Amino acid sequence: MPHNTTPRAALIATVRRVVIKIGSAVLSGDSGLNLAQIEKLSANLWQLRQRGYDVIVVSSGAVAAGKKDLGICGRPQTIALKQAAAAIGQSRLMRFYRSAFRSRGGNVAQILLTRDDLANRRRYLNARNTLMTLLEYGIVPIINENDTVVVDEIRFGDNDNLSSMVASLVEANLLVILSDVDGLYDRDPRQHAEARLIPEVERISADIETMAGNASGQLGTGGMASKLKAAKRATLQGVAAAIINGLDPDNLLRFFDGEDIGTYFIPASARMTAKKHWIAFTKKPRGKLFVDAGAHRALVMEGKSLLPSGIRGVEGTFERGDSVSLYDDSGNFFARGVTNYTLAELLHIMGKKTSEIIDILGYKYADEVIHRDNLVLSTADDDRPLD
Ligand SMILES: Nc1ncnc2c1ncn2[C@@H]1O[C@H](COP(=O)(O)OP(=O)(O)O)[C@@H](O)[C@H]1O
Ligand SMILES: N[C@@H](CCC(=O)OP(=O)(O)O)C(=O)O
Repeated sequence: MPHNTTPRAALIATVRRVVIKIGSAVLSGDSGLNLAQIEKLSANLWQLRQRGYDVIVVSSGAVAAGKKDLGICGRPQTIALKQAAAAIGQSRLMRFYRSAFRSRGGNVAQILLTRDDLANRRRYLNARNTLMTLLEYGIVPIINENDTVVVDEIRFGDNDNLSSMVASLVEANLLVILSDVDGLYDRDPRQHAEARLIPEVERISADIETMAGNASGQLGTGGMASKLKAAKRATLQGVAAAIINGLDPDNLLRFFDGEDIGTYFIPASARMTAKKHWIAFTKKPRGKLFVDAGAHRALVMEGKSLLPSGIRGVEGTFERGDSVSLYDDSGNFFARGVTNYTLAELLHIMGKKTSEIIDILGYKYADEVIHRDNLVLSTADDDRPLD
């Protein structure tokens, strides 16, 4: 363990549970899976497990592993071909992980998820329980999107996104994204030879986001933009994140040994600001807001504020500035926040567009009913911290 006191060294010393996302670009070449690479990565993942970390892997590579059997070089061009390639490749991918772990006395489990699985609270809790049980038994879960069944509405879209949701599902302290690039550069290093690596990011601002552009590599899906989104989602929830180059699998151990490689994203300070802490623990809620699925997703998955259009019902006796509890459309509590509008006002504007507030009330305090800064999400497993 390092004895310096940089933020990353201090964090790594406290990490217990880590989600490690491995991109297709790390696991495969043009002709399919790179078996030597899986072998080396598995050895290092197992070593981290041996050091006492709970290790959860999100691995891409199913499409790359299966496309050869369909006679495809390069990227499969249609969704149907991608799904067929994934159906062939996923079991191959798992076979290689399994034999690499087994040869070292370890074991792995496959978990395939769709976004629906995590949007539905019962399935979310079930997935969580399964993952926790596997970790208890020292087994390394290897997660991928369930590519063969997903349609657009239930896709995570890319595994960067999936890995950030898994990090919050299992309450990890750290999300490590392994890609084919040394970390976040100030511009795309494939296009600009003078691009410079950014070693540490305190806050993922709009300026940082524009560095990522939109393009992905030959093999990957989301590019740097989706990695930044994943890092943002993680750090906002208090989970540290890092992007490092997995083409050299030993980088993983170097990172855990405290070497300053890759880009490190500092988690939002101490999980909660004092204000949010107050909303969560001190201010007594005076009412309840029931929101629809779209609003729930916007608040939980996208870090947005609550607008009137997503509110389906209200209860209680509250004034502007009071704390209210938020419930999803199955009646599950999921957040608490400070409302900009009274109960009487909300009865008029709920379900309506922001642009209609002035017409309905004759005035407007704010576009949002609860601003993001005044909202605290419940933890995944239960409502204890807030209720
Ligand atoms: N600012 C940037 N810094 C680093 N990489 C960038 C940046 N902008 C674009 N990229 C590209 O993003 C690619 C990684 O994303 P992707 O191809 O989706 O990989 P993966 O398979 O690991 O998900 C890199 O190969 C890199 O060329
Ligand atoms: N689920 C897909 C990978 C999707 C994906 O996000 O790929 P990548 O950008 O390489 O992490 C597969 O296993 O091929």
